Amino acid sequence: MRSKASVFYGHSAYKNPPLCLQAINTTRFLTSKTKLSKRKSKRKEIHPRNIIVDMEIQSSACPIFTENMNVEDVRRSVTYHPSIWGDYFLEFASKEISESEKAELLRQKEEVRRLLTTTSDNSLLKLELINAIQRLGVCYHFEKEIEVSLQRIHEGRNYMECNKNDEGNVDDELHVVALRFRLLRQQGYNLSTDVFKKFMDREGKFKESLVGDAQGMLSLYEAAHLGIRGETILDEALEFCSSRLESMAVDKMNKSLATQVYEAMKNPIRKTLTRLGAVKFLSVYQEDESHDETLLKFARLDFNLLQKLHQKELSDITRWWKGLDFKNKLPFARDRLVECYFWILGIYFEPQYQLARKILSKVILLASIIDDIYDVYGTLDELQLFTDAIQRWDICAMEQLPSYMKTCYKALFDVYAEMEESEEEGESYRQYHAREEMKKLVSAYYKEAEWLYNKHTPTMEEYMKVAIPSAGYVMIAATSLVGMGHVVTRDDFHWVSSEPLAVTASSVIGRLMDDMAGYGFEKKFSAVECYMIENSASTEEAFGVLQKQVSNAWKDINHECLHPTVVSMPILLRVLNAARVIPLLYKDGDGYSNPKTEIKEIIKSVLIEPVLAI
Ligand SMILES: CC(C)=CCC/C(C)=C/CC/C(C)=C/COP(=O)(O)OP(=O)(O)O
Repeated sequence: MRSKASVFYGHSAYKNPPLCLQAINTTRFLTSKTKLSKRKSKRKEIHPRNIIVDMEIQSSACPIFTENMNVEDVRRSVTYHPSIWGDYFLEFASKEISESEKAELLRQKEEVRRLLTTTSDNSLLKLELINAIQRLGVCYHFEKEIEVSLQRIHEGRNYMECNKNDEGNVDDELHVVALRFRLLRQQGYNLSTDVFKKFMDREGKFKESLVGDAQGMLSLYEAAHLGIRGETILDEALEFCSSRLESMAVDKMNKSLATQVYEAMKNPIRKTLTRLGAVKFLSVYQEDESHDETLLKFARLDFNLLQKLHQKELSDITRWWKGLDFKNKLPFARDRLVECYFWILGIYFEPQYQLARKILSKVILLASIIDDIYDVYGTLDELQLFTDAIQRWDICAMEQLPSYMKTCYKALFDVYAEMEESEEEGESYRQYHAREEMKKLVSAYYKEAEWLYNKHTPTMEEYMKVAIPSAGYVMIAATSLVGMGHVVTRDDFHWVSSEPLAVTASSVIGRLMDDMAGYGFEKKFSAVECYMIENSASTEEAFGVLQKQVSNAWKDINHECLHPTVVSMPILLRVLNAARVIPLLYKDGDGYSNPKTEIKEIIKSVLIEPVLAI
């Protein structure tokens, strides 16, 4: 039997808390906290957190304090493993896309455009083509054409009536209905879920006969991830398709379909990064006998040329990062340059967002350092000074800081100055809003540190009020807009600052999945402990409730992406894409702090290995 939690989450991730964690219960947590508090009371400066993030990490036990100890003695030593990439990307400094490569790309692009515009909108072929273009990660070249086609498809009353197969109208096929539903929902059309009723029996259950149609169930499974709150048909669809597809013997499907099912269970399209999805889909597509060779070649070339651009950008950021010398100046902090860049690549990968990527990569890198200052190294007194200095946002405020903080403060100050320089005239509001959100993030970090020092156990409501801004996703949503050019308006910044549902929902996904991934490893307050303590609940119950909240947050994002939207789609896409990074990094533990896992292979496939023809 599937646990309730897994039904809500939709697939295998988080079915249950990791086995090793199931034994940890509230009583044990309270005991360890009490012990910590006793140690803490010996000296005010002791940091109450003792973080274990990797088997390799040596985390010193809290020391016994004596009268003669100074602040340096009481800092806890937490050692994150060094960067697994080192200076590797520096070697791409001179990589450029050649003129002939650009010309070839343009030539192939025109061929694909011709294909797209000459294929009838009134056909399954068109749906499949749009789907392939999107999944291969090249739809940014044909946004207008796809928009026009989908609008026609949405308006088409006698949809595909001319497309009969031996059994009748193809519009009666689950695959077609589900694919059409997903493509239109992705575009913002609020289709009714009633289109699926014909596949249900009188009791409102999906017909068991659908089990013979693996392709149809896979399409329904993908469509169901576009659901909003209250759409029980889609909840039912997700549950039905997940369980049936998972248990279907692989030999009942052809190889390509079996691979797609396996991938879909791990990474449903709605929750997957475009570039990673493209790598995976390229291999599926080229093995599909009905693939279009022109599109395949174009997608391969586009992927590889974009990869070159990303390598060059990463090389430039590596040079900047090396210049800061944080590895030596702030050795306690995580050195996760490549992971941060990869994170931002999930938010935007398109060439026109080069400046935006550069700005946001630098900001998130510094946010990561600041997070470690608050969580690992700083004493409460120092954190107070840093928080004040950030609120003042004045280079003179740096003077009052300990030297390790000065380094970070100066770097942050410089990045925002660079941001300001990149703005066009009359756009200074951009940097201003980004800065204000960074101030709020730092205040939230401070509040969390204060709770720990004061041994305050927040209620869930109190915790989430601080933990949502401390997730960093409001700051990221605002900062992501800074370098995006003219698609962004002043109103878009006001929108982000007004705590809109989409941004809050992506923060909830980030915060709760991060908390669940860290539970049992990070000895700090998290939503898991807050929930357990407040409700005298077990770990499993807490995970179930939090997973349900994550699932609802996805539905809220889906809802906010439906027409009429409050802000334009390019803005909403940043928020949706930021949410998509989270399951990848956090569904199987903390892949950001410990990227020596599948994450390393994923980064390699997106940033290092070109895609080759088989
Ligand atoms: C997870 C998430 C939504 C991150 C938002 C984006 C952000 C600011 C990324 C910078 C790196 C970072 C602080 C990762 C989380 O670390 P952590 O797990 O130590 O964060 P915590 O101290 O807030 O739990």
